[in-house]
Amino acid sequence: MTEAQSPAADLASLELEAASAARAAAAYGSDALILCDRLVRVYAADGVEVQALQGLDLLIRPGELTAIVGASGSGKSTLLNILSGLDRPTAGRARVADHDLLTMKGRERLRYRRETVGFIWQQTGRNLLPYLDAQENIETPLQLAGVRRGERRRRAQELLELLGVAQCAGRRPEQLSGGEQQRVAIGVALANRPKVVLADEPTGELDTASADTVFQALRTVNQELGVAVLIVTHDEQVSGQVPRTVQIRGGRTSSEVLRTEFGERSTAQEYAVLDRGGRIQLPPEYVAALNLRDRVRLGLEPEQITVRADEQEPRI
Ligand SMILES: Nc1ncnc2c1ncn2[C@@H]1O[C@H](COP(=O)(O)OP(=O)(O)OP(=O)(O)O)[C@@H](O)[C@H]1O
Repeated sequence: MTEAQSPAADLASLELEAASAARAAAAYGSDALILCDRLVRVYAADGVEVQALQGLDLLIRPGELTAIVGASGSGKSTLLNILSGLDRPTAGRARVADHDLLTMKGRERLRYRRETVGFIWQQTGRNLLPYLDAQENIETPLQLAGVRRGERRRRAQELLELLGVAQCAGRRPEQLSGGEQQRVAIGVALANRPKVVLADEPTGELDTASADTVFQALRTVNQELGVAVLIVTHDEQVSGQVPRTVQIRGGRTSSEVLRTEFGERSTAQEYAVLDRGGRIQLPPEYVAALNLRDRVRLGLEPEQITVRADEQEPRI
């Protein structure tokens, strides 16, 4: 028989637990550049609710190059729109470089979008102003940030050079190929030295060769400028060449692939993501292979946890 604790002792132990939970929450991702903690985004359209993000956890360190993959409708663009400051989460925590994306308002949001993040859309026509040439397009965000003319010019030329499109400086978007437009768009995104560049299917409208030059440009930017790059992509050529690929399923991060080397000596290891509530998502093919449903039996063994079908459950 256990001895009943006094109410005061109960309260003290509850307070200790609460304090330790608060410390753990504060410590989670404290060294990350991007933190998403149980992020939720619910859209309400015509009285119907769509839960686009359902408690998504994600940490990105400064200078990481990461691909985000997932089926259509899994929540990738929703996540990127939130991280870019265009959209607001419904609940949870989202922080990028000390900016709280839930509470951030007016001026801070504008400064955040101008200086902390750079964004590249899939549609080449959406990234550049059609009546300005490549150089002027890159100078525009610098001008908005109040940078002087000489410095604007120097910065734009330096970026055009780095991205391999110096010869395009005086051409307007319609005089550039799709791949060149996207590389100039990377220049626009980088103009104000952001900490992170977000790219939503940046190679989606391009042929394989142009897609490769755009991806290589993003890689150069990541390596030479140390800026974190997050690319949403369906392109396996891209996701197969980054150190980290995060898979989103049903509005949550479900698995990750980490690669240590590239090319012929490439090694890749796939991991399931264990969220902060101890949940993992089983891959649908595993669930189908064992015909798992409703309830499963878990077993703890010295070095592994097993998941078995519930044999007592009558199957129809
Ligand atoms: N503005 C909106 N209003 C209502 N529902 C929306 C809105 N935007 C997205 N959704 C819904 O939210 C879910 C996630 O959409 P999201 O665009 O983030 O997916 P995705 O993974 O980027 O898909 P895709 O690969 O097709 O671009 C989908 O069910 C989508 O229909």
